Amino acid sequence: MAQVKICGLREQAHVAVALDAGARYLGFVFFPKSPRAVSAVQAAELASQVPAGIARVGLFVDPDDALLQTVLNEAPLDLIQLHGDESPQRVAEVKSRFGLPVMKAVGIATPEDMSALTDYGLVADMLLVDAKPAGDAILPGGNGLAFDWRLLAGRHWLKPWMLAGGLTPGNVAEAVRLTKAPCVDVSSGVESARGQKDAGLIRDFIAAAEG
Ligand SMILES: O=C(O)c1ccccc1NCC(=O)[C@H](O)[C@H](O)COP(=O)(O)O
Repeated sequence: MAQVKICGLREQAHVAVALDAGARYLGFVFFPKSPRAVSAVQAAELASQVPAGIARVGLFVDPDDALLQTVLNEAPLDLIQLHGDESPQRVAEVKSRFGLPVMKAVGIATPEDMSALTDYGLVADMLLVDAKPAGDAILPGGNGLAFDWRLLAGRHWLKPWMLAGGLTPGNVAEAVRLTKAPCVDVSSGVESARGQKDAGLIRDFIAAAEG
């Protein structure tokens, strides 16, 4: 049984469905190139119906301090997700400057990518282990792309972590079984079209992840 983060929410109805179905983390994307992007004001509205104990996650890609401050002034966030090329030093800086826990996304494609999990595990509060995007990808995440989950089998984790990348209602149970992930993150796998969340798929995914 794994906890669930639903990422890329843009509509109140889908926030309500995710909460009702048992999601523990809700992700809001602050990356203008994304079809899932929301403004700080939109995120504040979406976050307003989220009860205590459910983490509101702000997803940023190589944000500068001004963007982080602008969003945080408007929208109450519980966790900052850094999904770009932020260095370990930048992760530490964001943590101390904004006083919020930071989850760093690490892209995995081959065994050579695994060392980054150790490097970022030393500074981040949480890791999001995602598929490394193709070289020509417009988005650094949210591409519905999976990686070889066997790379994670038997790994000893020093920090809390989530599994992401190409998860769907149909494969999430197998992914959790292989990796022992305590938490799973999904965006494309609960969409009927790119950027369009689907209530039925959200419910199916959470039910499958919870086993
Ligand atoms: O979702 C986006 O549009 C996005 C844009 C920029 C950086 C990351 C983005 N999404 C990350 C995620 O939604 C998930 O954390 C993860 O990558 C899994 O996505 P998916 O494979 O689509 O389930």
